[in-house]
Amino acid sequence: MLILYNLHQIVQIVDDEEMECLRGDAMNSIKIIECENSSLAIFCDISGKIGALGTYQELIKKLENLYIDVSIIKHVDCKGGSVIPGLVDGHTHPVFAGDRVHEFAMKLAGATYMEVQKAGGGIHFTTQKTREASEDQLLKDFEVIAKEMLKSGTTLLEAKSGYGLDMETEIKQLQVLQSASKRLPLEISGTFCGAHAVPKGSTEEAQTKLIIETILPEIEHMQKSGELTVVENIDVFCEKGVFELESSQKILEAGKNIGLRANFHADELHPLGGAEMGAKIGATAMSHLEEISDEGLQAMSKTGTVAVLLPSTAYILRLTPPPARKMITAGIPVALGSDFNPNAYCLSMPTIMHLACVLFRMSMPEALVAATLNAAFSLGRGKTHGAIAVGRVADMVVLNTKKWEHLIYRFGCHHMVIEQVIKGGQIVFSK
Ligand SMILES: N=CN[C@@H](CCC(=O)O)C(=O)O
Ligand SMILES: [Zn+2]
Repeated sequence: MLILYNLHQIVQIVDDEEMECLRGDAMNSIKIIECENSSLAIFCDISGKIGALGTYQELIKKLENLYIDVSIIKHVDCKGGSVIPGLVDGHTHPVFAGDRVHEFAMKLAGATYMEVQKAGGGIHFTTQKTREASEDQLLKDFEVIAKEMLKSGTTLLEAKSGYGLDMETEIKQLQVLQSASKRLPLEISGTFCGAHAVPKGSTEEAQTKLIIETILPEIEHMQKSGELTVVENIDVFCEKGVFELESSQKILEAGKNIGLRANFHADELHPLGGAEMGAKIGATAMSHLEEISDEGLQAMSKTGTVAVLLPSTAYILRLTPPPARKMITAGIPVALGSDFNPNAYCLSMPTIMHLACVLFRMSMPEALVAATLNAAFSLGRGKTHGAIAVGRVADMVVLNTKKWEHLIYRFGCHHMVIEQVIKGGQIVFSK
């Protein structure tokens, strides 16, 4: 049990357990409680959920009425700061070996993402390194990243495989996520992304067949036996010259048939019609969408599929920004992800929110909703995570500023602002 006290602002986002995402204008009217004498407090109960919030005095009365001995509860003095929900990163590729710093130089010199990949670099380079690495080494490397993510305020993470492309290495990556989710306080929603690229020496058809007939059945078997409970989503890099619409749809549907949520890369580099196809098959979420068509926008707004936008990638690859404003106006739930991977080496969701504001013209409240409640919704957790409300999981980030907006405003300086990170009612980072 834990009590946060001396809070100036509690940024709840929403104040109930029912609202699972915010759309349109509602993304700008987030619920914030403020108190001039900074006497606000939050109680995290024994099950790691938000038990109560309000002024400290109100809280104490409530707890005494429940015969809870307040003196034995750990108190955290927030010194007049603010608190926001734990950040949710809706899209990452965090399990890999090696780096691609040399490719950054090539891209700065003018090479495009697909040119690097066609020359054997990009995902192929990382796949080779990841195949060669041991599971232990991958786990050690991922733990370093995961700890940095927690320090940056991320408490729930979508994390993909996709640098194995063969059965052995894909399962190895998923097992790393499985072990990490047991060892670390970072909550992980794992994604099988065996269709991240067509492996060297194979074809789109052969890789599609391998995924549907061999790897997915193995994942299903390991899920049923309890060995791979971390896998919740299926992903495909649905892109011209990689996995076209037909194979992408087949793979996503096969994943859905074993209970995975379709959550995939769509319309990043070409307007392929991925958004239309995803809406048609009932995808939960689609990422990137820089090249989405107006028809795709309409289709997504009808089905309520989440658009997971990735500002660091658009920035690094100098892509046309996705039409975030049109998406919000059309009522599409917009979420954010860091897309942390060897091409876009940024894991800080505060930085991602800043980029979303400047590059995609989102407001600060919209960016925060996208990096909390709406990202949680894209991972099937819209009713339990992503907001500070009684009954929800107590995932929170304590800031040392009266106004929460400092976390976005101070570009690249989130470490100056974040004091504590709380996951399930436990302090998992303290400055
Ligand atoms: N576009 C496909 N996949 C990743 C990049 C992965 C990589 O380049 O290693 C993305 O979302 O940006
Ligand atoms: Zn990605």
